[in-house]
Amino acid sequence: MPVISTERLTKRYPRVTALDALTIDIGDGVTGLVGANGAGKSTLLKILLGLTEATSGTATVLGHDIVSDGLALRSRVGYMPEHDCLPGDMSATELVVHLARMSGLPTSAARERAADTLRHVGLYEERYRPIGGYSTGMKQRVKLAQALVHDPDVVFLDEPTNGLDPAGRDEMLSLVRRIHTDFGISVLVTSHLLGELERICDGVVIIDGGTLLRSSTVADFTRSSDRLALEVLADPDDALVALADAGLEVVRDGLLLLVALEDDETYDKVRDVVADQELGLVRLAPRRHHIAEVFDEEATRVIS
Ligand SMILES: Nc1ncnc2c1ncn2[C@@H]1O[C@H](COP(=O)(O)OP(=O)(O)OP(=O)(O)O)[C@@H](O)[C@H]1O
Repeated sequence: MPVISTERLTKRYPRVTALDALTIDIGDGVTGLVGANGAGKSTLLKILLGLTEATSGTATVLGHDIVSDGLALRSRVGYMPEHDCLPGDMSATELVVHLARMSGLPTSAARERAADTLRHVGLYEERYRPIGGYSTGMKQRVKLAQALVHDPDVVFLDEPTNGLDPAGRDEMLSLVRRIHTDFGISVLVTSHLLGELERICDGVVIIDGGTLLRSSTVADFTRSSDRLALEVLADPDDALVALADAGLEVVRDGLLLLVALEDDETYDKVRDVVADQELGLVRLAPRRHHIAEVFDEEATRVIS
């Protein structure tokens, strides 16, 4: 059973269609929901949580219908909203304990879970200080902790790396990955940066203007465009001709030659050409595309 399933989900505002007949299935693991600002990512999360109503279409989360079964659904989901929404005069501990109790945990269990969760997200002594004095990174961690405190089966994280510096981003991304690897919780995480999600996601869903552009595993995304990077002592242009004559698809990228990797035989073919033509092998290694490059190529194809 998919963790999230939508069927022609549509949301129209008076001036804009935020989601346009979106049909997707999202499975277990960490899934990235990617799209430019305004693509409809936050709107999708809010509809799935029952915070805003869809204009038409249906959806389920963990098998619960978003309209008729909203209470049961929300008890199993954690949500980290995008924008700053934390009370500045409360401490992280007070807030997370309060929200744990609102989720139905008895006081002592709520205290224990809040302490564990805040430690897990990397807030220690600071957790007793008012949130108003926290850095952006610390506030993001509080938002993450409150999404996890009731031990949900799935969490929705809306732009968790927003406003963080590169080191803060890396730490947050590692934390997001560990939500699944350490606790088995499914994660749907949004970002407008495709590149940052490939490191931590099992699957990626790309939306644009409220419609689905592509949905696949990260491995499929990159495998389809694997290349071998070849460096030789000979002139790269001469090597390019020799490789092309042998029936290989090859392009030059500076000093490197990028050979399309059809199957394992491609390695043998390249080796034979390099040896026969005495090109002088310096390096031969797979060069896996980043999903951002794959996406750029697809966008170029669509436009051209
Ligand atoms: N309450 C609202 N009233 C009117 N239009 C809205 C409302 N909420 C969102 N929109 C519009 O719907 C579209 C999708 O917005 P949404 O916030 O879902 O995008 P997003 O992909 O999450 O982008 P961002 O990262 O900037 O939040 C945008 O054009 C936005 O202006």
